[in-house]
Amino acid sequence: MIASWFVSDLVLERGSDARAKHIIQVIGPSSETKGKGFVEKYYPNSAPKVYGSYEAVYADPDVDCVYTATLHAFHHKNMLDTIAAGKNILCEKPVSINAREAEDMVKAAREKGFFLMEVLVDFGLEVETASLPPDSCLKNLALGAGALLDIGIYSRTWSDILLNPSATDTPVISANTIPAPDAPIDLSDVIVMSYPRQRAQAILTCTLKKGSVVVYGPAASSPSGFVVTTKGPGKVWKCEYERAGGGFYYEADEVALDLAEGRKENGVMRLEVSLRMMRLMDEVRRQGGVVYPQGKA
Ligand SMILES: NC(=O)C1=CN([C@@H]2O[C@H](COP(=O)(O)OP(=O)(O)OC[C@H]3O[C@@H](n4cnc5c(N)ncnc54)[C@H](OP(=O)(O)O)[C@@H]3O)[C@@H](O)[C@H]2O)C=CC1
Ligand SMILES: O=C1OC[C@@H](O)[C@H](O)[C@H]1O
Repeated sequence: MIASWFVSDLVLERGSDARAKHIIQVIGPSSETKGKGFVEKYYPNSAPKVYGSYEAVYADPDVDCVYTATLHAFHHKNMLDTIAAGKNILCEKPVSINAREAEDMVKAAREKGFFLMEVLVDFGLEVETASLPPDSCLKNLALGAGALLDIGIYSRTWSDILLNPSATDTPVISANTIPAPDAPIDLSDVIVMSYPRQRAQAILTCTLKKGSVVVYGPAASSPSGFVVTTKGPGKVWKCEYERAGGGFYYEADEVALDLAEGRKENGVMRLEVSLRMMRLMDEVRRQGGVVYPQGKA
């Protein structure tokens, strides 16, 4: 799903404010038929090379950077294979299932000198788990299902970047998890992240069932408006504006500029941020009692 939105955004006609031009050299899902169908639907009138395996993408000398949008249960293997093959990576959130996997990936990228960045662009989705089949990636534990990894990562990451920009403080976390009635996953989490030194706290919620927005629009990365509300009657400010696309080009721009300037990490979405988030989410799940198969070894 998300890969199609990413590609649609990259091929948008953009104005003079575009900071980079992106070329989709190859498309490489798990089968060539799937790849051809994808190009026909989302990248028509173009002729990228289409492969029928991830390995073929990694091996292509024309590829500078691999965008990976497999389910997060597969990111660990996919990233390690990509790095071993000598490619840079832009990876969909969450970077992995847990901090141990994220540490492996960051270690491999750093040791081999490749760029790795996790991407967070949020599109809302309301899910009723009862209506999903047991093998759905939003319900199946082995596929990394659960509210925290699916949607909770956004508010967690944004508030940590905002309240702890130098990433020097480890927040004190207290969390509460409501399990889904029909699957061993977290349906809803409420998390308080306290930064005692900063005297700041973020109170965050995530749920597969319902959510609330303050910034609104087609995507958090390209909001069409926002409402600012402060305490007291009548203290509401509303602002609306227009912008093309879903904002995916911002992540691609970052990668292109970083690569062009020889950086191995992005300055905002640092690998340390991805690692911190995986560790924080491990702790939240430890408190909430959700254990993925990858965490049992
Ligand atoms: N940034 C954002 O806003 C969003 C990010 N995401 C993240 O992106 C990732 C992909 O999400 P989404 O696009 O919804 O996922 P999809 O369900 O569309 O699956 C993506 C790809 O993962 C592979 N895959 C799916 N199911 C299986 C399976 N059972 N076994 C092996 N491979 C499988 C397939 O790859 P192939 O085609 O090669 O066979 C599939 O095309 C997730 O990690 C998710 O958290 C998701 C939505 C929004
Ligand atoms: O990352 C995501 O963002 C929005 C949700 O709708 C989606 O399920 C999730 O994977």
